[in-house]
Amino acid sequence: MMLQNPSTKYAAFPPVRLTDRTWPDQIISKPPVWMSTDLRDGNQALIEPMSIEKKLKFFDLLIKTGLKEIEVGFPSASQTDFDFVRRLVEEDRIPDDVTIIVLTQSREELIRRTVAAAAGAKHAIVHLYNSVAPVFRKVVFNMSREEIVNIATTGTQLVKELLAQHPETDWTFEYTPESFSTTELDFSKQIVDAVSAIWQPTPQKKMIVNLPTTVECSTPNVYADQIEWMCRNLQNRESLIISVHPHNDRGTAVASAEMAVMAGAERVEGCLFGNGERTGNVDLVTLALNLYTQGVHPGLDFSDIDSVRKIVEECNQLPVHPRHPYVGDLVFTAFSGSHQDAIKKGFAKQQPDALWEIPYLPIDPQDLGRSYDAVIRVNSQSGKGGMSYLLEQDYGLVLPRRLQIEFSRAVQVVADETGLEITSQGIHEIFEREYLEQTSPYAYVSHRMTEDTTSDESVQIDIALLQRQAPLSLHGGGNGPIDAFVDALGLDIKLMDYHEHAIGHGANAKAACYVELRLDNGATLFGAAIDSNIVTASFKAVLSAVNRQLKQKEAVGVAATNAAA
Ligand SMILES: CC(=O)SCCNC(=O)CCNC(=O)[C@H](O)C(C)(C)COP(=O)(O)OP(=O)(O)OC[C@H]1O[C@@H](n2cnc3c(N)ncnc32)[C@H](O)[C@@H]1OP(=O)(O)O
Ligand SMILES: CC(C)C(=O)C(=O)O
Ligand SMILES: [Mg+2]
Repeated sequence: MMLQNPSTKYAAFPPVRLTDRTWPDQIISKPPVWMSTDLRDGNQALIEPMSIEKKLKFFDLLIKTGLKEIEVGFPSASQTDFDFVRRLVEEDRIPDDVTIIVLTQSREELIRRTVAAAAGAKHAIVHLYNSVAPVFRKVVFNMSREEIVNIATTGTQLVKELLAQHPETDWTFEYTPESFSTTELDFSKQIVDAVSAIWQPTPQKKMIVNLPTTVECSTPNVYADQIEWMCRNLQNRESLIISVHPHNDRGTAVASAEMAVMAGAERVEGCLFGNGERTGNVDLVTLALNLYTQGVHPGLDFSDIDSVRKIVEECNQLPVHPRHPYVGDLVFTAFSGSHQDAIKKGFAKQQPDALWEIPYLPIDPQDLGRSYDAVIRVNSQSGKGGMSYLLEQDYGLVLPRRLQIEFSRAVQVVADETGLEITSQGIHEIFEREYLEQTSPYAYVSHRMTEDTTSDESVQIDIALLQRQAPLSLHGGGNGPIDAFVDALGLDIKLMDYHEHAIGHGANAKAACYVELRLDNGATLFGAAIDSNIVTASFKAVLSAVNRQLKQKEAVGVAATNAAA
């Protein structure tokens, strides 16, 4: 049960007293070095860790995506992890420009096995860690600060000696004071300086100092302050690469990573789509594409993001959420009317070579290999913009604005009745039912027109219709075909508006015609029709409107009779 007063159980995380911080004014103008830990931190958090085959598949995907630093495992953890690293090395599967990373606790046997796993690779990083936060010192290790420093320095010394025995590999050393973000800054500095004093990095051969939010316990600005403080205070800073490794316990891993980069971090460790311990590691895809949408190429390629997702889901046996940034099934979809309206207007105004300016879409889905097919989907939350967008995209029907308003009511009725999404095909079927198939009581059969430019009624017309299946011949005249047709019908209606456009090209092109008629009761109503002949289409559209009006009258009549009864 939740406590009435949580302060009896939980304490707020203390802020860093860094009053002259500079990171808030920084802009990220180049990508950090990306390090994928999918095969290590991601793998150690799976219900079933990956088999060697899955790891190979994932590794190849990471290479294809453009990752240059890949943490391939914790070789001392299991035979699978050890064998996997050996296969990468012995089968020459690591491209020359890619560096593998192997993680180890600071314990002698584990370090020896780790170095043995990676030896022979062209470029490799041995990654040593030990936890340094007060809670770990007290609960897990029961050790003083000095003893904790000793774990790190002893391990570093051993790594140094072992690596010297394998000069065929270009080694780099990475040290992580695990749980950095919940550790006193002076102690983090003390232990990193002690490790660095043993390793002796130089500006030419730097050491990686990885500062994680092993468990995210504060707002990202506090983490950024911590990173800026470390960047300012560590000894021999120019010989260090500052790396960050955010987890997502508070849901702010992406912000933590971005602010940390603003604060001076040069390298980011994370996983694709945010897999990893508990709530996951920071999502490298989101970070990369956040940069991309600022006009900075991240150096990673997600041009076919769906196939990346497919492989990751298969290897991790975990689904990616439909709302996951940039990749979820629903992230480029608008159901709600005002969003659809804005997107539709955005697409209409977007110029091919101009800056991307489509409301509600921070990125062009096509850049990620996604189509515009699902950008607009219709349900009871939708408006006229969405349904008319789908009719236009999928059926080439460009409805005039007032018809959109009228038609959207018909769609809304169906959406409300069913409570379901209505597909593009479903919307078209409603349009057919509501307008194109309105052929009763009057159905068009044929017409014959003559023109006499010397007369006021320059167009004379004979029309053949079916009235409730019975043939009907009529004659009329007017100053244009529609005028003459309306005259022949002899009804109290007035043509208010008329739109037409072609559907398709060449010999198969058809004409779509929309007419708005003022009826004898003063109301207006649309009719619509499609025909290979533009004039015929307009006559059919008039009949569509007339038939709809008569049906509505009939319906009102039936309702009145029922009410009277
Ligand atoms: C934040 C992170 O993600 S860190 C990475 C975590 N990943 C993993 O643990 C996955 C792989 N790990 C494993 O398979 C196993 O833990 C192994 C094989 C490495 C080691 O297993 P075990 O020997 O059974 O030890 P275990 O993992 O339980 O470690 C506990 C012991 O190591 C000590 N220890 C833990 N971390 C470290 C470290 N980084 N450096 C030195 N000692 C450590 C603990 O104090 C404890 O010591 P104790 O037994 O004297 O109390
Ligand atoms: C071992 C380190 C890098 C880690 O995974 C963490 O602190 O979360
Ligand atoms: Mg981690």
